[in-house]
Amino acid sequence: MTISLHPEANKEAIVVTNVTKWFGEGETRMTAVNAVNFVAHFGEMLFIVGPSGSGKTTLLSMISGILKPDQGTVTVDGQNIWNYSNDKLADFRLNTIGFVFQDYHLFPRLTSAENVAIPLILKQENWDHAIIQAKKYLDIVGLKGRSELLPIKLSGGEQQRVAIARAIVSGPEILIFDEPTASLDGDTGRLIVQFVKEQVLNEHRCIIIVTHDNRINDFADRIIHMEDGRITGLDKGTE
Ligand SMILES: Nc1ncnc2c1ncn2[C@@H]1O[C@H](COP(=O)(O)OP(=O)(O)OP(=O)(O)O)[C@@H](O)[C@H]1O
Repeated sequence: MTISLHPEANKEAIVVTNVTKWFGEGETRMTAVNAVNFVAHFGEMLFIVGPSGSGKTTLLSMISGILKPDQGTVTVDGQNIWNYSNDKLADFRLNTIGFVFQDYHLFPRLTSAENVAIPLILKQENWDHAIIQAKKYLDIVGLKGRSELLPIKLSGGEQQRVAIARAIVSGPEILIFDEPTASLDGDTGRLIVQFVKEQVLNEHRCIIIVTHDNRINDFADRIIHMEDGRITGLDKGTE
């Protein structure tokens, strides 16, 4: 029997070339990210690890269209995103990237369903349809029956799941997680990352996770090590 690969499998999702970012001027200038190069593929879960201050969040911000590099290029799905107009860049952040923040960034006065519906509302979808879709994604992340609750009524793991549902509801090709397990206990953290791997890699998205949490390293396909703004090593994941 011939097994055919998904057409997107192993295609280059993100190509980072010589990317550099400085902060400050003159004598106080420091290089947060220093001539970084790597490629991430569709169907891959790539971890970026390294000590505090090594440049991981700065690098994520440049990949996600939030912070412009001082040098180098970021190509996503074949397009140099830093050549985009401001409008196109805003469109890229809304449609192509799903970003999950360490502290979830949920809106405290909105219910779970309303939080998840936000990307769809921003894409001009009808409110009722957006809420129906949001509830579907809350079911997928295991939060059936929690859709009417405010974030304060949810545990940390549940809030993280709401943030994940919000990141995937509009079908972005690239998912970026900044320390997704930092506020979770070990078992919940592993369950969340396992869930993301199963649900999302099935659809051949590309996932980049920045983490200090070596309890989840076995989920990585590859692990990039950073130190002082540079890539210092690349491991194959162990799973
Ligand atoms: N807006 C900024 N202005 C000045 N310096 C900054 C700014 N953002 C980051 N830095 C500096 O750049 C370096 C890299 O920071 P960054 O947050 O990218 O590291 P990190 O590896 O993500 O750290 P952590 O694991 O603690 O989040 C640090 O020395 C930091 O102080």
